[in-house]
Amino acid sequence: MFSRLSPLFPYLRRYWKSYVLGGLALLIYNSSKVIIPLLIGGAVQDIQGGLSVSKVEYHAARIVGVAIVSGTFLYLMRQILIGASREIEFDIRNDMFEHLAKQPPSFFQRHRTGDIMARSTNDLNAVRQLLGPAIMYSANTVIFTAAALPFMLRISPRLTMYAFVPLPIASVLVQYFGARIHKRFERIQASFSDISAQAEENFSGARLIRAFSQEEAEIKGFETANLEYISRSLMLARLMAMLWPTLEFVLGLSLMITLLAGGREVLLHHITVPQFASYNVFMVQLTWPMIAVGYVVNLVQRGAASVTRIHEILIEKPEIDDKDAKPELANATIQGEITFNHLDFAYPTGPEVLHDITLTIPAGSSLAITGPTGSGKTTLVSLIPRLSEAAPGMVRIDGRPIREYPLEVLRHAIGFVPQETFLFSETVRENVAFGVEGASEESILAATQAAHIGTEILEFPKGFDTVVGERGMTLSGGQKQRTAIARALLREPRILILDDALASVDTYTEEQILNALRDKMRGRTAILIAHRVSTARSADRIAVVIDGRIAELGTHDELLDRGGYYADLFEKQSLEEEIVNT
Ligand SMILES: Nc1ncnc2c1ncn2[C@@H]1O[C@H](COP(=O)(O)OP(=O)(O)OP(=O)(O)O)[C@@H](O)[C@H]1O
Repeated sequence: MFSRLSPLFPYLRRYWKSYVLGGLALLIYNSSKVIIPLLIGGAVQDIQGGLSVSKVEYHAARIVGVAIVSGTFLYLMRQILIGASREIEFDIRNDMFEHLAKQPPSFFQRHRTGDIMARSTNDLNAVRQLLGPAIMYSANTVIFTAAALPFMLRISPRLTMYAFVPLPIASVLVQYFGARIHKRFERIQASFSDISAQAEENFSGARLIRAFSQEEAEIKGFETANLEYISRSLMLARLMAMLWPTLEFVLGLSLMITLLAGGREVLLHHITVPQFASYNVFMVQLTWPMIAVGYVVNLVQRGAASVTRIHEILIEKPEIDDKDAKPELANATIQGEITFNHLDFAYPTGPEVLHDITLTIPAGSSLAITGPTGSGKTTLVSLIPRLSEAAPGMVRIDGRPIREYPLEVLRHAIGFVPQETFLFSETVRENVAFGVEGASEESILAATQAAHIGTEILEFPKGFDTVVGERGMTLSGGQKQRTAIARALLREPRILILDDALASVDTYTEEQILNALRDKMRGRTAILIAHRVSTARSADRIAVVIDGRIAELGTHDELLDRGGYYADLFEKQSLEEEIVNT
């Protein structure tokens, strides 16, 4: 168990002062609490000698006084210890987010978003309860029992022996239930991850589900997953429902023994009535700390299950990191020459996708990449910003293996427009200025004009302040693509990569954008993946990728002369254009 909790130790170390301070408050709280039964015993003794209002007032005032001290330190104890657990929760949440933000795209293909969300909410909460209430209640139980026991033994060792007989049974029960709670809780959390993921995918894919009229099927599917979650939760609830009464029964047994055996001790004059009164108050005070043992076991088992689930995410090393980066390149200026050197590439989950690709794209030149769908075009360009990782030395920039550049430097030099455009639920301005701190209004406007979207944005009801995405206006596919191009251009990248980024715009707009790009990208390297010859022909050279190999490479005219895939594509698309125009 201890080793399972070890990922929490660094956090506990960080907040040791709070735990020491909280522990001090806990000590004072329990020390004052332990005085109350003694005061009650004293009061009973005093009153036995004759009852008077002043005596009652005196003893009541003493008990209330101690209760106030005990209450104050109870407040401080909770405030400090629960506060520390909240601070650690804050730190773990930040660490998780930072860790997730550094993971490559492949990580998010392996883990469903809903699962990650469940781990960052439900599991984190279980861990917090382990670090706060569980530590607090268990320390309370230990300290109070340790403080009360000497007094109880002094009153009557025999009575204490009888009263404590049922307690080992409680501990065995707690052990027994604890192991089962742990297993069931793990299964519940896994099931919760499932339904979170299912809900998340349903909301994201809402349009598709409506279009395919799959609402009923999805609702049924969700109901099944939800049913599974509830039935697992009910199994845990049944266990818990058995744990509490069983514990209470054992404690009740102990109280009953105290009354019976204590009464007998009084009758036999082994203990006095005031001592008997004190003893009973001790036993009543012990009830909650003893019950808390069951509660704590439950929290610890849940927390341990959740620590493991969170740790699984935290130990995933980002596959793509800066371990081969050369410090002298921390401020390097990238010129933009890209070389693929006998590049082979396979995704971890599949066969080889790219085979023996050797190609140099000189700095300041443009290359169009075309070829059948699924031939490896996106894969090839995603190796440049290291979204996927090629073997060492197979991809170079300015003659140096890309791994030698710190990721920050490399990616800063690249403007990337992926095939699937993603806009944040923010204003258009924030979307365009993403990743460029302090971008001026003029530069934002210029980038949007170059991407041929500026005028359209100005016509939106709130212009650049229009919120897009989930919380605002829905942009058309072409508008989204052009906003994404503006975002890439604003970075003034040394290398611009457009992955089929003009597919959703008409040929007229395409021409306008290409003209603007030619201007903006003078002296910079540009790679355009395109299925349309009208896009490809604007580049200095064109590469045709078929089945993961470069099948053709040359200028537009050279490839036409060659009479291969590109010439064929040109012929077909020219024919289509003619038909459309007639
Ligand atoms: N993350 C991934 N994991 C495993 N295989 C992948 C992954 N991404 C792509 N592939 C596979 O790699 C091959 C090349 O895909 P890629 O997306 O590079 O093709 P493409 O030429 O860009 O296609 P398109 O023109 O349709 O965009 C395909 O067989 C695809 O199934």
